[in-house]
Amino acid sequence: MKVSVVGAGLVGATAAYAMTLRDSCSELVLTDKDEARAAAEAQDIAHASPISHGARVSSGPFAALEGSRVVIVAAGANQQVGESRLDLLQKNAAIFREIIPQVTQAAPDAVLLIATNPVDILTDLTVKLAPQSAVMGSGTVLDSARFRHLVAQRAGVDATHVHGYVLGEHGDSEVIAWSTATVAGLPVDDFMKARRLDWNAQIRSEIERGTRDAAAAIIGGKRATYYGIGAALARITERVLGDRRAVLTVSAPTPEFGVSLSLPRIVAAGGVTETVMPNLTDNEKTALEASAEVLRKAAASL
Ligand SMILES: NC(=O)C1=CN([C@@H]2O[C@H](COP(=O)(O)OP(=O)(O)OC[C@H]3O[C@@H](n4cnc5c(N)ncnc54)[C@H](O)[C@@H]3O)[C@@H](O)[C@H]2O)C=CC1
Ligand SMILES: CC(=O)C(=O)O
Repeated sequence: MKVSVVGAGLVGATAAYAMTLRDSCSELVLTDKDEARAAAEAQDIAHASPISHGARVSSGPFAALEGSRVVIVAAGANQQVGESRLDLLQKNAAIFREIIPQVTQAAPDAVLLIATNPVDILTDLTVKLAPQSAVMGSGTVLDSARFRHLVAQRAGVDATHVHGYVLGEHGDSEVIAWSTATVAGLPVDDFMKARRLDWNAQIRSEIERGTRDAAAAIIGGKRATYYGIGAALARITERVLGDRRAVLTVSAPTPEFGVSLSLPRIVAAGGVTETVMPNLTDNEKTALEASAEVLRKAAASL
């Protein structure tokens, strides 16, 4: 149950820390072009292992990835204030062209889990660079969690009892699919009405904005996001390691849209096995197609 993380920056190290606390795997390797940073993060995280019954943690070069069941890729530039995820495309694509061949040489059987932004386009690029590998991006797993959190606050229930998906791009064109959202098994509107809670178009818009603009708001306050994505990466990885057939909105190549984007996918030992297309409203279908178009245009610029 070995997992490796390429890019031991804020996202990579936080994912490794989350996996250590959650006892997600038995061995964890961090690699980074900044070897000193990877070594220091591995040492720091290793000190949590005896307390949390977590993995053996170490750092090393790409060769140390050998035998990994999952390799998380979180290497590359993050957004500065005012930048979009798509603004990172050219520089992070150059990094991927350098690192993905080294990952697949060292760990040819690993499932590759991409976190670096823009995650959908880099998932597509990784599929091209590693045609033999199972590849998925963290996609909108994080956005769906943000959405559930905001609905749960309004509903006054634990967020684990709120379900609902954010689809399409992990980015500004993402689609908040209200038609998939339930609280305690009831459509959100019905739940709010039955409980006589404040609920109207303005509150729904605030939730949409809060979901879509969460990254920008956090980056404005502390320069980067990493706890939410760290937990999301740990969870996706566990679902692969445990062959759990979990339904998660990871990003994967989607022939009908001609690009990688997020839809509910069944995630098991071999990566994505199936896509579960929700019954969307006409407006949601139009928004999803528009989101795919944004991604197709960006992919074409590579
Ligand atoms: N998918 C998602 O939901 C999220 C994605 N991200 C993305 O994750 C990526 C990483 O963000 P942070 O960890 O905050 O950045 P960071 O700057 O803290 O870490 C990036 C790391 O990548 C390493 N790196 C760069 N080039 C490399 C190479 N050629 N080989 C090995 N390592 C290399 C750097 O040395 C650095 O340690 C960014 O693209 C960011 O936008 C961030 C949050 C959420
Ligand atoms: C940075 C980023 O992609 C996020 O927090 O959603």
